[in-house]
Amino acid sequence: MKPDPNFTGLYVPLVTPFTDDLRLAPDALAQLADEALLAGASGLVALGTTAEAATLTAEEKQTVVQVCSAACRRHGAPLIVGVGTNDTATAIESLRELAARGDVTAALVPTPPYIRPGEAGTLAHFTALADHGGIPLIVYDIPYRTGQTLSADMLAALGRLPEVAGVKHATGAIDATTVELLGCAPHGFAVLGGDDVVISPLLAAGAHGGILASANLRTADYAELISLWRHGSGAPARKLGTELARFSAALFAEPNPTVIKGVLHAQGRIPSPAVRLPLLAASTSSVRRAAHLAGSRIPAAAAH
Ligand SMILES: O=C(O)C1=N[C@H](C(=O)O)C[C@H](O)C1
Repeated sequence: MKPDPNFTGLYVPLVTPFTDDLRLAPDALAQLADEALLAGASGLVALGTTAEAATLTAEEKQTVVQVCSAACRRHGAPLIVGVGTNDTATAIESLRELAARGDVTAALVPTPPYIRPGEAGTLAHFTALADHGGIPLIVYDIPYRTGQTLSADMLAALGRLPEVAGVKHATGAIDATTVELLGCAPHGFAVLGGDDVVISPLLAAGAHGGILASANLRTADYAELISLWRHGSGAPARKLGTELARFSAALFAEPNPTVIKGVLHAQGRIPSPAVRLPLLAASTSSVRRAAHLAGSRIPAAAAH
């Protein structure tokens, strides 16, 4: 039998800070990692969607994992690393490399994007990763990015695989599948919310925590929201949840993580709001609006 879910609380999928000329800014990343863990995050996620992982070179990915791992070690926190590929053999190779490092707690793995292998193919994919990857897995269920939906029965089947420690639930809805998933989650299987705007109702329904890009900002508030729901404090949780839903909506007004990077830059926490193509930097108006809700004042010159 699996232990109780190891993954509860807030996991922050960190942005990857760049310089204006789009070079990696590892010092800024180290600072963000420390700040997130000091502000109450349970752990970090490196190389998530929010990290623009698809645009990073192999060497840059190594540096990002190294920096996040060092921060997690300093704070005694778990590190989750994103592994996104639609080729099972390549995914196994990447997982084995992560496992060999010895400092990564789990891998966050989406259902194979673009291929749409069907549920049976998806189960076969994760069975192979569980058998040969050598590291705990968190299934990333995000059909609007991958094209593959998963039923509650399939999620339960995935959850019964010995290496599968949880799911990041980001289906864009809290629906019958969600209710079934939360009601029948296999023992030791964590359900972590990944749709920032609806994290509060998902926690109310019993989710164990969240992997939330929005928590690159107002980290302590998102950690508090999770803690309030997990301790049954419904009234203050609902109030904070409503406020944070408005904030997350402002952060997701343009493709993630463009607005988040704009606000972090406006706050002086990263050297540039720059993102790599095909993303384009967020508009001034979106950054201003989100920065206002983040509680930061932006000098006119900083938002562009
Ligand atoms: O990188 C992540 O992890 C997340 N990415 C999602 C997305 O960009 O779709 C949003 C979620 O908050 C976490």
